[in-house]
Amino acid sequence: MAGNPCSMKVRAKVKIDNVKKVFAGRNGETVALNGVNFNIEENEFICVVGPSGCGKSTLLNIIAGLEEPTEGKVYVDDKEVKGTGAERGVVFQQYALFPWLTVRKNIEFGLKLKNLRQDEIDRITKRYLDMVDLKEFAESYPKELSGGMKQRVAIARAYAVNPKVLLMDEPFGALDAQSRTQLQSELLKTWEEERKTCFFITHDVDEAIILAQRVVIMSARPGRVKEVVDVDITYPRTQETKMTKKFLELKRYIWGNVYQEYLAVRK
Ligand SMILES: Nc1ncnc2c1ncn2[C@@H]1O[C@H](COP(=O)(O)OP(=O)(O)OP(=O)(O)O)[C@@H](O)[C@H]1O
Repeated sequence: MAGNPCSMKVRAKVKIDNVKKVFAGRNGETVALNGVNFNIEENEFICVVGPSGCGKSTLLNIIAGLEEPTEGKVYVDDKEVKGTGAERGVVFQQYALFPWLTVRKNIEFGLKLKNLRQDEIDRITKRYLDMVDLKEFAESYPKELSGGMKQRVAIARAYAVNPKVLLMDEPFGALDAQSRTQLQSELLKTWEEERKTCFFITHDVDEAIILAQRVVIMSARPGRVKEVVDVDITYPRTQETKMTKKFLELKRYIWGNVYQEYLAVRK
């Protein structure tokens, strides 16, 4: 499964160097991650799959700077990650919108923190409202939106501040199948246009293959990288891509691999 013509190996944007994470809890220590090593190339879309509890969110939180590694380091553009930073945008499964702000104001929020001029803020906000097809809901409040629409606002908000790296923790995990498929298509289209460096966690192998240039399979806890699979399917990709022979071969391979880890957890 090597030799991917899609992954333009420019340079490592994110370096994960021998990361270990141990949590101290009431029932003793939990080694969530141990010896995690890999690079995310600039402009690359990486999806991470693995059994529940293998440390996917912990790894994302460490890259985001929300958690510190017990051992090892993470670098973005060769600079060690120490805490959160505007160059890393995060989208979580729960929408995390400000309920008291309209859709427009939610998207504007991060732009205002950057002290941009109002006409610049208006231009960027319009662009990302268009991108997620929510122009008509610009003055609505989050409680007036469906789950899928809220997640589109969260994605627009993350994109608007133009982070170098977008970290997404099961962003479509709480959505129904139809909204999920629609958002995958929107995210694909956006990535094909802007090629932002993306690190995307999912439980859904189909979702991982349709989006990613490389799929990282993590082993059962303590999580480490079990295998990195190149998805040698050219872009643009559509939902029809999921019916192709190549896609189904990859799905069988990755799913079988993840299932072995799932069985290891249950032993
Ligand atoms: N703050 C914490 N304190 C103690 N243990 C934690 C903490 N955060 C995570 N863990 C433990 O670390 C391990 C990895 O958790 P993590 O949430 O990263 O896994 P995951 O692969 O994202 O799981 P899932 O797919 O179910 O979301 C789990 O055993 C979890 O209980």
